[in-house]
Amino acid sequence: MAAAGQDNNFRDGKNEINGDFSGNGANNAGSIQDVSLLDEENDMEPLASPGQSPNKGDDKSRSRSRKPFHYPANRRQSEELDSHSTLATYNRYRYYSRLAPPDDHRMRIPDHIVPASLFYPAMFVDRSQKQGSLITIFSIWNTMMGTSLLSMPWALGKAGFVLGLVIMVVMAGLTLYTCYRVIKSVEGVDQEGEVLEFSDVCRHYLGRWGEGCSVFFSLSALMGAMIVYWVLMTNFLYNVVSFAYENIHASGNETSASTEGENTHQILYCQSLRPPMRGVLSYGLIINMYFSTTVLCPLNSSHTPHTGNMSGMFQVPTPDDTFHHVWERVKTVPFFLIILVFPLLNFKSPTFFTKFNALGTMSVVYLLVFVSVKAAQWGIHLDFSHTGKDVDVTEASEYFPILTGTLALAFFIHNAAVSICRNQKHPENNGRDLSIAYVCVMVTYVVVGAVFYASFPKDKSCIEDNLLNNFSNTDTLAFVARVFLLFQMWTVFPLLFYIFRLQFMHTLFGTTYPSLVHVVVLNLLLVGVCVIFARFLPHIGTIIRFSGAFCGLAYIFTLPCLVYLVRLKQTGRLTWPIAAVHGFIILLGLANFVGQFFFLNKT
Ligand SMILES: N[C@@H](Cc1ccc(O)cc1)C(=O)O
Repeated sequence: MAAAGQDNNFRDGKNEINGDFSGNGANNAGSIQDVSLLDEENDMEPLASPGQSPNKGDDKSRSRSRKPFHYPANRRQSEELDSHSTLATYNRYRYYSRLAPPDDHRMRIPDHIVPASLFYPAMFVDRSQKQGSLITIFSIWNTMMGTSLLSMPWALGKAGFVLGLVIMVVMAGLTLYTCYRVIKSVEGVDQEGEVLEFSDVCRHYLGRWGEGCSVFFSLSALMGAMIVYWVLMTNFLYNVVSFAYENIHASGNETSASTEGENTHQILYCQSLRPPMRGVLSYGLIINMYFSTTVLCPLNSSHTPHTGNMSGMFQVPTPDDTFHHVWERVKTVPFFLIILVFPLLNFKSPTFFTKFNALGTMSVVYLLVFVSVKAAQWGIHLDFSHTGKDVDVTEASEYFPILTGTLALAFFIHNAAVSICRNQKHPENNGRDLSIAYVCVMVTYVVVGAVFYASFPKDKSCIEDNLLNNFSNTDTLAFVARVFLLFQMWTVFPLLFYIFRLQFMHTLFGTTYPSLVHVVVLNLLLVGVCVIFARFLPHIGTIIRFSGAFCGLAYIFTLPCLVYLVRLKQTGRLTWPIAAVHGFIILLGLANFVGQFFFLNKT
């Protein structure tokens, strides 16, 4: 699931770079899950594969004429030349070429993407490599599902159960509408066979500042995603290693589990028994832990918001306890993570990691199963009558901007939508397919958010901004989720850095790999920011809602509406009601952003 992605496209006459989130076929961008996308075109490097002679023209014509194999010169020509398959293949070629290190002349379309039917049943993908509606819908769903999934029950709870559900539907509708505007906006710009991104559209209608804005906010979304990833990876790494340590430690002491929470008494009780009773009861305890229904309420324990310390999950360090001093959730683990991640960030091309894209879908499915199993174990705990018979429900709360901020990121796909829909077999269905995908995403969020919230058996305010924090490490399902997500995020992280580097370096230096030193310095800076957050503000809910509201203000609410209004004005079709409605949408985005600051201490 996600991370934020990018679509950016800078051109300065000679150079061109695209961050292309292709939802096509095997690729999906963004999510907690996965990032694919990325395309880079470096004018210094020919796209031609071996055997093709590079264009020998001057620099200017070279940048335009440096087209790979059969790329058509203009749109009309492209139609004449069996345009569908040509352009589709070109898009794929270009996309993968950009994943190559700038000096890798041997880059060619990897085998695994050529026959798309290897990945998708033939009925979904036609011979011209265009994607059917099912693939488009799935790609949008898969790309959009991100880390915000883990925060959904928490965010829903902040708004109140009833109001929260209403807001989820309204935000889905609103973001769907503006995303639709993004896709439609490309149609108004005809650039002779160019592969356009929304940033190009912004430049076309709003000028350089429009393009700059879209690039900046796209990069910001990416930065936010990287921070969330670091916080989550820290969390998972801490829990997994601690669990391993506690288990080894505990088995040395003839206990079979951590000395934590409700299990502590049972473990001590088991230890006090003589065999064979001890064996029988210990076995029962292990079974109990596998199907644990134990729920943590970190807020009610010694949890302190500023450290994000889930001390209820493990032993509190004693003065001679070296492990717990060295291995601390927020004080040391964010730094240990550098050892695990940093070496992977400096590769020229991280294409290898795109092979793990499928893990993204699996992680969403696993979380859905996880929440369903827990809900089935817990049953429904909702007391609307406030009589104290069951767990009290808040129907509506003034903290609802926390949910709207979170949803702004959750429904954020606007910087990838154009790429995903580009290869639609029937572009006229884009609106319908986008709507279906948004409904699917909304249903997924509602299932995770509402089901988890409704079944949560303790005080609803205990729900954590990372729902896995409500489970101890002795909970097998939660443990598996942590290990799985840790690995999956670890494979996505280098891709996020890569996209950021492409766009950032190209903007500053005109090349995407100025030198190893440049790359290492940029990576150090980015990792530094991530570590600072993981150390001092390790709350994914806060990071998600702020980055969602900030980037959403530009990318969801403002730019699509502005572009639309300018387009209507240019064609003489702008009316006051249309201007008022779209102006109102922009105001909503502004209110959403400002609203985040009213609840700074709400984690
Ligand atoms: N929507 C994703 C984040 C994301 C942002 C932009 C994208 O293009 C893709 C994914 C989330 O919920 O975390």
